[in-house]
Amino acid sequence: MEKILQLENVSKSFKGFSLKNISFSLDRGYIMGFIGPNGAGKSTTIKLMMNLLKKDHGVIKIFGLDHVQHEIPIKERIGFVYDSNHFYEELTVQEMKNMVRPFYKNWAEGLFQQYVKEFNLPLKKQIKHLSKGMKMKFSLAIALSHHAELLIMDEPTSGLDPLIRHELLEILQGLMEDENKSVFFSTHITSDLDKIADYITFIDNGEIVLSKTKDELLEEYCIVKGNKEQLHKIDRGVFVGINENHYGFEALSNRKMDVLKSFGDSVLIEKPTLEDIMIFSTRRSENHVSTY
Ligand SMILES: Nc1ncnc2c1ncn2[C@@H]1O[C@H](COP(=O)(O)OP(=O)(O)OP(=O)(O)O)[C@@H](O)[C@H]1O
Repeated sequence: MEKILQLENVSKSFKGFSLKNISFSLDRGYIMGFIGPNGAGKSTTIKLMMNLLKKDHGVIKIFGLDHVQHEIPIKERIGFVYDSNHFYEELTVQEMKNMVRPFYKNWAEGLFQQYVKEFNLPLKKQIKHLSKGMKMKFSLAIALSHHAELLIMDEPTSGLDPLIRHELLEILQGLMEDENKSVFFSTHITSDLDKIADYITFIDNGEIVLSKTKDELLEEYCIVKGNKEQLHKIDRGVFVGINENHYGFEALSNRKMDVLKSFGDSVLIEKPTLEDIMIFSTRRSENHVSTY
C-alpha cells in the first residue's frame, strides 16, 4: 500500500515540552484520527508536517517526498484546515477565494461553486460575519477545491455545535468514497472518530502511545468491571488503568485474550470507547497503571 504520510523518529523540543522521536504512517485512502489530551503535542506535530515549525530531528515524508525539499508541490496536493481563523476578516467569501485561488495550479472553480451551494456559503458576506461553523465550511471548501489528495485538519470540530460536527463528519465520510483521498484529523473529541476513523494514533506528553487500526484497537482492548474481592485476586499487570471505588473496580486492559482466559465470565467484560482508551491510558491520569 502507498504510504501517503510518514513520520520517523521526529523530535522537537521547546522549553518545558518535547516531542520524543515520534513515528507513524498513513496509507492512501484512509482516515487517521490523531487523539490526545490538551497539550499532548498534536498541533506541534501538524505544524512540523506542514513545515510551519522546524523539526530538530527525524524524517517526514508526504506522498513519499521529503516535506521540506518538496514543500511547494506537496502543499498543492494538500488541503489544510485548522481551528483558528486564518482568513482576512474584512474580505468577503468571494474576495478571499479569489485571493487564494492563484496559489493552486489545480484549482477547480466548478468544484468550489458546487461546495458553495452544498454548504450554503454566502459569497458576499464578510468573513468576520460568518459563524464558526460557516468559517469551517469555507475553509473546507477551499481545501477541497484544488483536488487535494490529503486533508490535514487540526481540531476541525473544536467549538462547533453537534449538528455542524455531524455534518462535517458526513462530508468527510462522503469524501472517502474517492479512494485516492486520505484524511489526517486531530481532535480531543474522540466520539467524532468512533464512526469515521480507520486508524487511531494516540499521543500523550509528546510520545506516541499507539498507532493502530480502530478494529485492532477494539479487538485488543476491553473494559473489565468487577467487585473488590475479584480485584485482589487479579494480576494488575493486565491493566493499562484502573478506577477503584467503594464497591469495586473498572479497568482498561490491552490484553483482552488474557483477560478472557483468566477471568472467563466471572467479571463483566465490555467494549471500550476511544474515550475510555484515552482516559485510562493518559499518563497524567490518576488511574493509569502501566508505563509505556
Ligand atoms: N512555539 C512554542 N514555544 C514553546 N512551547 C510551545 C510552542 N508551541 C507549543 N508549545 C507547547 O508544547 C506543548 C504541546 O502543545 P500543542 O499545541 O502541540 O498541544 P495539543 O496536543 O495540540 O493541545 P490542544 O489539544 O490543547 O490544542 C504545550 O505545552 C505548549 O505549551
